[in-house]
Amino acid sequence: MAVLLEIENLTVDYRMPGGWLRALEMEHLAVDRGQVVGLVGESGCGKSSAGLALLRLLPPGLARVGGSARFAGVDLLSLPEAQLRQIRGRRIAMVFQDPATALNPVFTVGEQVARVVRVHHRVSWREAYRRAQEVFDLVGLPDPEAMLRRYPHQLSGGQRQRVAIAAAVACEPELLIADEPTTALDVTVEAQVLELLAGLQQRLGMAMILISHDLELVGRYCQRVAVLYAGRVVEEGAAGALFEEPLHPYTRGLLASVPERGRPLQPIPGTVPDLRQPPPGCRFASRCPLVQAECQTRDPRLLPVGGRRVACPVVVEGVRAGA
Ligand SMILES: Nc1ncnc2c1ncn2[C@@H]1O[C@H](COP(=O)(O)OP(=O)(O)OP(=O)(O)O)[C@@H](O)[C@H]1O
Repeated sequence: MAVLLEIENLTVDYRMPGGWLRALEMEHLAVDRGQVVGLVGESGCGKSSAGLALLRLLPPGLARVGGSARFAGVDLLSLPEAQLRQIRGRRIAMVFQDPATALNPVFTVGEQVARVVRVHHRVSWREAYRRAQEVFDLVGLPDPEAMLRRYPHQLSGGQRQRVAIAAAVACEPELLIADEPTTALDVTVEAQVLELLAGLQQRLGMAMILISHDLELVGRYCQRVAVLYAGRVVEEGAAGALFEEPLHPYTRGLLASVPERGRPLQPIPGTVPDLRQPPPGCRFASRCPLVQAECQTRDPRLLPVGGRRVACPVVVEGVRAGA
């Protein structure tokens, strides 16, 4: 399948008193056309930073982004702002965690979606409203025509997220970045919104990066998964194989900590290292059941093994020796 997005050495640093904090260091990640890729990890591991960096939505004075992210052949990170604006919202769109903050309270939702359409297409307001109504219907909002005239506060949380999704898909993007799209919603609405996203993804043939801390959810909707730990990808590969036989000790720990029926939760002992002072070797070393002396000093790179990439030489050597 054709590669749509290829990230290489993506770094995100935030300005802190006395220096910069490196929140993300993503060696490599590729997304094929029409593919759903999950970015998964605990809170603070850099998932949102990755999504925001791709669309250059981080404030320039407070955040610094490095590396490259080639989208359909052009590097999003070095593209002039005017050209990036042609891509952002039209060819790549993003859905955020909290629909309440994504929508402007003083405009009707119809106007907000119509405005998105008009930014990218030379159409009349009438035509843009017609498109807004069409996408409201597509995202399953009741009475789309009347919905156009509503304000965000007149909608439920789930309806607001549907409006945000409508705005994101109005221009039929090739890539949708969904950053914890259901975290702010109740569980019953969560399932509906995810089904909606999955349905739209298939119907529109768009690729999707689904950012989530919820492994179960990522396993259900994604074809590939990248597991992040303390700002780095520790394992990346096809979702089925990765969930069936996780290789990196962190992925194993994460999966073991997901409670199954009748099995108690097994938390991973220890805590994530402080990114202001990351340890010199592997960032998972202090919590790792397989730790060896070299792990404390050797910074692990992602190594290919069995169709996957894993940032743990101990595991990789073991798998290769057993193969
Ligand atoms: N504006 C900022 N200034 C300084 N540090 C920041 C800033 N934004 C994020 N960070 C730090 O960068 C790291 C990664 O944050 P990020 O929000 O990308 O993680 P996340 O995995 O998306 O977390 P969550 O699931 O809680 O949103 C965290 O350690 C966070 O404290």
